[in-house]
Order: sequence, then C-alpha cells, then structure tokens
Amino acid sequence: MATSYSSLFHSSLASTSLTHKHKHLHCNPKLAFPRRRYPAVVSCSASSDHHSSSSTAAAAAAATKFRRPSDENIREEARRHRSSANTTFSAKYVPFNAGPDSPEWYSLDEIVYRSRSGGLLDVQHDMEALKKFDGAYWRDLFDSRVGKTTWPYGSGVWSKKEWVLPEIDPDDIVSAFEGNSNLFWAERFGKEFLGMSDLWVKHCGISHTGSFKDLGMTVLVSQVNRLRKMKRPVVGVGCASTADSRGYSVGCASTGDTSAALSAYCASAGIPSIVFLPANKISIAQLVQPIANGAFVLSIDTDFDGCMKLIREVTAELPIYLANSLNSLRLEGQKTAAIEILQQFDWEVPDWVIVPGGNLGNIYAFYKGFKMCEELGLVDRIPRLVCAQAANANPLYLHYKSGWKDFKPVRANTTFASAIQIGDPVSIDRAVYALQNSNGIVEEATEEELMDAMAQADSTGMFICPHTGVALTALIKLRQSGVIGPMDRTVVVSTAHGLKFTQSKVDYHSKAILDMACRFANPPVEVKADFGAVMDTLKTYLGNKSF
Ligand SMILES: Cc1ncc(COP(=O)(O)O)c(C=O)c1O
Ligand SMILES: N[C@@H](CCOP(=O)(O)O)C(=O)O
Repeated sequence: MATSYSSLFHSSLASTSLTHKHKHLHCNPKLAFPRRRYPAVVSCSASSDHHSSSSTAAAAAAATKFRRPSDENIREEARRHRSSANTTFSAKYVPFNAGPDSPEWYSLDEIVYRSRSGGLLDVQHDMEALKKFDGAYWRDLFDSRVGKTTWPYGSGVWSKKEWVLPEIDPDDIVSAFEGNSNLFWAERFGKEFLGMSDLWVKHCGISHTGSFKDLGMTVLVSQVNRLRKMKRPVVGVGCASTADSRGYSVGCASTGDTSAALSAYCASAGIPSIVFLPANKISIAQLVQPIANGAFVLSIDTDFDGCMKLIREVTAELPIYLANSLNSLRLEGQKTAAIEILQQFDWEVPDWVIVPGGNLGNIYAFYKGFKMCEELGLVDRIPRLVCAQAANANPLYLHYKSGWKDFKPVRANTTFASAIQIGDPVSIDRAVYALQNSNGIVEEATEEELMDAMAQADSTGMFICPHTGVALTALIKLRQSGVIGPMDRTVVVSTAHGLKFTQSKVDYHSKAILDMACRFANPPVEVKADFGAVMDTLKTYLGNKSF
C-alpha cells in the first residue's frame, strides 16, 4: 500500500521545523506576418531562422554556433527577437460547457476558479484568430520547435504557446523545458501479453518532477509570476482579504505529484508554495520533493478529499492562489501531451488513448488537446478515450456503469495507485464531457490486477507507476473483451515515474502483500559468498530457463 511514512519519516517531519524561512486583441495576421511563414514569435524558434540570410553553409554554421552574444542568455535572446505579433491570439475564462451565448467571461489576469453559478471554468481560445492559419501551418510550426533550446519553445508546452497562454510575455514564463516526453513503443508487452503490434506508452512521468503535473504547473506558475509582476492582489472566490501582490503564495492539496510540481516551479521562480498532504498516504519519494524544494508542507490527518476541501476553504480566506486542477489554467498545459502524441505519430490519429483518472482534470485535458487539433485542421478526427480508475477509488467508473445517472462521490479506499485515491473528483463534469464526446469508456482495476500489470510491464523493460498499471489493466480488459482490436493503435498514458513508487514494487516482489499472489514477483536470491554456491545457483537458474 502507499508507504506508511510515519515510522520512516514522520518523526523527523514532526521534529524538524519545515517552515522555510480583457481585453482581447484581434489583429489581422496578414499584417503581422505573411501566411505560411512563421510569425515573429516563431522566428525565435530556431537558430537558423535568425540567420536565414547567411549566404553560405559556412556562414550559416558559424551563425548557428554563435547565435547569441556570450553575455546574452536565452531569455534575453528571445526578448531581442520578440515582436508585437505575440498578441495576435487571446484566451479568456468562460463557464465550462457554456453555450456560445453565455455573456460571462473573465480575463486570465483575474483570479477566479469558479463561475458565478459555482460551476467549473474553462479557458476558451479565440478560435477564429487561430483558424486564420490552416492545419498545415500549425503542424509545421509546432514541429519546427521540437528539440531546440530557444526560449521558451524548448518546452513541449510552450512550443504550443499560441494555444496555451498566448498573451503571456516570455519573460514571465517559468519553465523547466518540460514535455516532449518519449512515446515508448511497447513492443514486447504488446506482443507477448496482448497480441498487439501498435501499442505505445506515453511516458509523461519522465519529466522534471516525475509526473505529468509539470505540464500544467509551468502554465499556472508562469501566470502567477505574471500576476505578481503586475502587482495584482489575490482575491479568491469569496475571499475577504486582498494582499500586496508580492505577499501571496501558491497552494494545493495533493496526493503527491501536484505538490512536487508546484513546489519545484515555485522554487525556481522564488515564489512561496504551501502544500496540504494527506498524512501517511503518499510515497516517501513524493513527500520529500516539496520538502527539498522549500515548500511549507502541512501533513494533515485526513485523505486527499479532506485536503482538497480544506485548501478550497483556505484559498477563499487567505491570499493563497489555488494550484489544483480546479484552476483551469493547469489543463492548458496538460492538453499539450495530446498534441505531442499526434505530433509523434506524424499527425496520424491513434485509435485509443487510455488515461488513469483521479481528480479527473487530465482526461479532459487530453480531450481538449485532441479536439483543438481537430477543430484547427491538424487532424480529421480524435481518438476514443478510456479513463481507468482503481476499483478502490472508482466514482467515475460507478457513474459510467449507472449510465451517467446521478453522480455520487465515494469514500476512496487505500490503493497502491495512491495518487488517484480520490473519491470526490473536482473535475467530474469535465471528465463526463470528455468521455461522452469521444465515444469513451471507463474501466477499473483491482489492486491485484494493477500490480500484476505493473510487474508485467516492468518485466518488458518499463519501470512504471501503479497508476500506469491501472491504465494497462483497462487495456488488458478491453483487449480480452475484443473492444480494442489487435491492430488498433493504442496509447497508454504513463502519468508518473516508477521511481516515485518503489515501495509498492518492493512489497510486490517480496510477496509481502496480504491476499495477493504476486504472480510475477521476481525476488532476489540470497547466496553465500562462495564460488560453489554461486555456481550451483546459476546452474539451477540456467537449467530452468528457456531463452
Ligand atoms: C500519477 C498520477 N496519475 C494519474 C493522476 C490522475 O490525474 P487526474 O487527477 O487529472 O485525473 C494523478 C493525479 O491525480 C497522478 O498523480
Ligand atoms: N494526483 C494529484 C491529485 C490532485 O490533482 P490536481 O490535478 O487537481 O492537482 C496530485 O498529485 O496531487
């Protein structure tokens, strides 16, 4: 189960003081830059762009080598190349799923997490402005930015800046060049366990803080950085207090990954962060991340849903900016993982994308990323989405099985997939929308199923987290029932790095889990430091093995 850190760590946690000391611009893009050529913002994307006038290959090579003066950093270089074309596009908050006639909207520079009716918000882009450029233009633009260090496009998120936060000044962006995560061809796993040849794992967890949360957090913390520079006071929904812009911090409730990302990005920008963690319900690796990054860490004797309730109450009273995915800014970054998948397939659309779900922001983020690509002509359809939940924390699954009748939160039980131990997901409406509009499916995984799937995947060269085990279980079930075919191109989204969850692997491989057969356990063999003993052991092993 999720590591009980009380014995290992809680004593030091207790004894140590962890207190760390709209406008919407519309301009004619033809005036800004000619069609089919990169806009000025793009000209920052590749060093060769700056030197296209070089007449010889040698000059071009030299120019590439010295693309900026030695006393200039990449931010300054970006500033030198910047133009007003940055403001061609715009975005605003609108009530989630509001019709086109809804008059309610907010500037992204306002601090607002909920609509007037108390519903969720969404970031709505000026699609008409984006549509002035065709799909081929956007595909080429995004492709041109991959693998560069040009600020801020070296990031997989900010390489899609026009679709994310179009109006933010690159100077305000806080980025670890996140995204561009590898899409792993799961050749052996697909072939041996599922008879599939086109199975892929999108490793969003191979990232700065080890989870997909980095994709959203770079956007949220960048916007906070901008607001602080603008000296915008934080006035939360229902918040009585205002504060000097320099005086507020950013906070979240977390099952361990949001807190890690928040604290890292805040630390990088020098912004104070506060994290509410459910005591003894996250892994040690996750716990130590915000501690190391200097966040103010509250270990609270409740579960994630309890922490979420508390942070919502607290952010309504204190000048603390809410960093959970209730804040729709986060999803703008997370949606770029969907765009990346299409990009990695050369803009061919996979048949299925399977995403583990907890607070349920990410499944909507994927939907939104795919949908924008369809609407803007980069692709002609979207994949079918599957949301996978742990059976011990399965409110969405129950809702789906009831035919989307009344949604009822559940009390989430302990699960090895501790980051999705959530019973009352804030983004339930977003998830239902995403699934209904993508011909989607919800599946669940028991503890034994998810741990076996994780062990099987690891045995084929991956090192995944239990949440990815949940997603793989959904795939196994849908293959077995024939819903997913052997030739279907399928992407399983891996949401966190396996190294954050080593205790669950240790428990599994030492067969130390009550009522679990641990069928794929591979425990180490203890051998005396003696040549004969080692030889005997190896001969037995080699004799039993069919390679
Ligand atoms: C590792 C991991 N996987 C999956 C999820 C689920 O994402 P979401 O809450 O957006 O559904 C989370 C967080 O909730 C997570 O930390
Ligand atoms: N798994 C999450 C839970 C909170 O989700 P969020 O996307 O709403 O921040 C975590 O790591 O905390």
